[in-house]
Amino acid sequence: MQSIIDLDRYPLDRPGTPEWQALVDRAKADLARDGMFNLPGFLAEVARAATVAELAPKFATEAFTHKRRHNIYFRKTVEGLPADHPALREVETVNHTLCADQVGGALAELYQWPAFAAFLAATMDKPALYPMADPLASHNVMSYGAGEGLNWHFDRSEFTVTLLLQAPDAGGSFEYRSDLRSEDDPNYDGVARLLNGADPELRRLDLEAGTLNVFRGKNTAHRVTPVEGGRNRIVAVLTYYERPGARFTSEEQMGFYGRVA
Ligand SMILES: O=C(O)CCC(=O)C(=O)O
Ligand SMILES: [Fe+2]
Repeated sequence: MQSIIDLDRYPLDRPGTPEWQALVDRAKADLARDGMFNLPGFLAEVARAATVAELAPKFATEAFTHKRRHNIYFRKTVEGLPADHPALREVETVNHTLCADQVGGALAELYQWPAFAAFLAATMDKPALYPMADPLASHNVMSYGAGEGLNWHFDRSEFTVTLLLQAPDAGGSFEYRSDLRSEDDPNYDGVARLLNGADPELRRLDLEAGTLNVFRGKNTAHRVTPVEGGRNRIVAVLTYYERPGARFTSEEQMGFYGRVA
């Protein structure tokens, strides 16, 4: 793992040691304050560059172009909401996605490394986290070219873990609105306000390549703004759940990846 992660700076291989605990405590404090934490330089530079190079031909030939109009829920209908409710306003997403069964290499190794899941679980005060059993959704790599972005949505999982593999020249910012809804309150009016561009609590983050970002995506609305310039924004998304065996439905697989597996 030393060749994949900067273990000197981020001692994930030494659980329970004071330096490991200090890192967990810092991540927890950031999560409590900001709904996210960032570990810059997490991915070793050699592994980062090699991963981008390995994936380039796959993006050129076998990636799924995820292009669709959708609402923030990625669902056709929402029970109790009329089809013309402003919370269901549609937005457009375009990016290029490689699924778990196409990725391999350092990212697959990191995804399956038990010490990584154990570290993440500790930062979230959970007894354990497990990789998904979904051959497509468990980890993805997405590439966004000029004019492309991932529009407003809530995630399926409580937390989302991303690793930025390549930063764009400009644009491609991560914008988010923390705690826009809760388990008890869908806050449709607040969702409508955000979609109308009128939410003052919107925040923006521009990450450096190699940064690990963990955020509460289930109730935090977020998007990636359109990339500008010639260099693609490339990001790995690693998804864990509190129970083993998690899978997307066939309909979700079709919508996000254009195939079922
Ligand atoms: O590309 C990113 O930084 C965010 C990705 C994301 O929100 C997702 O995959 O659900
Ligand atoms: Fe997301």
